[in-house]
Amino acid sequence: MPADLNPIDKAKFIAAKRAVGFVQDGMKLGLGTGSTAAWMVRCLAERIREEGLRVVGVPTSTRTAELAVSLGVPLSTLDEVKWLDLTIDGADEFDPSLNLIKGGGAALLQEKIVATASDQMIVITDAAKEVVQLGAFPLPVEVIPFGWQTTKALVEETLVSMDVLGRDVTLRMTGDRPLVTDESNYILDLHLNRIGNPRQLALVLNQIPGVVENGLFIDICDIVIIGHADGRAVVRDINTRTVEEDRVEFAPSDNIFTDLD
Ligand SMILES: O=C[C@H](O)[C@H](O)[C@H](O)COP(=O)(O)O
Repeated sequence: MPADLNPIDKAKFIAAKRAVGFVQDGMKLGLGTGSTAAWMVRCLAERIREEGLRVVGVPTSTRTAELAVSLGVPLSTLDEVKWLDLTIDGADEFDPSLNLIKGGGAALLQEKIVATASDQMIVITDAAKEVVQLGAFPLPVEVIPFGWQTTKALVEETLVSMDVLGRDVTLRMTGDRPLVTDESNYILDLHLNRIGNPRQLALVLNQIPGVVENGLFIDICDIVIIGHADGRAVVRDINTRTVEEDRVEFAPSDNIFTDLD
């Protein structure tokens, strides 16, 4: 591992490396999006190069697709493979039940479809994303551009009626324009004072016309792997209710970091 990698990236890398250890020959994989998932794609590419591992990946964003292609990871579409063995993705927050907030990178819609169509979902993360209660991270909600201001008002009204609205609801921007997702939608970020019941909030939000999907992943994640900069990987499995810690020994090939140059 390069000495100059900062501690957060080292932790993400350790989690990603440990997660890729779960991948078996012949698997169909969901490939998540974000900086942590990018480490997973690099580690996966390394196993493909070095061990001849045969897998096919379904990417959850254009960004992930481009990275995977550049590193030689074979790709397919969800419509072609229909069902996946395993999805590995990052998250913005996770709670003790392994419920998640996702969408900080605006990829929540494809991520939720892909993770739901998988036998197993592993989330890779650093320790900073663990929370007792979800909601400090603004909750991303993907909405259709048509009438988005009306949708936003309805979302705010709903949050007030549930007594969970904190500061405000904001349209995610990139420069001076609304950010447009891979599915040509907008993202609203919900700044909440608390979430209370995440399952209920997820269901209620998706009932509002114009809302496509929200970033609450409830009962979707099976395993969270928390990476630490010193090489420890903590594997928390919600189904077996086990927590295991091991050390990731890693001797990276020279070219795992080429896309970072
Ligand atoms: O839309 C983006 C995703 O949900 C990401 O997986 C999430 O934001 C975590 O990203 P990162 O690993 O960069 O913190």
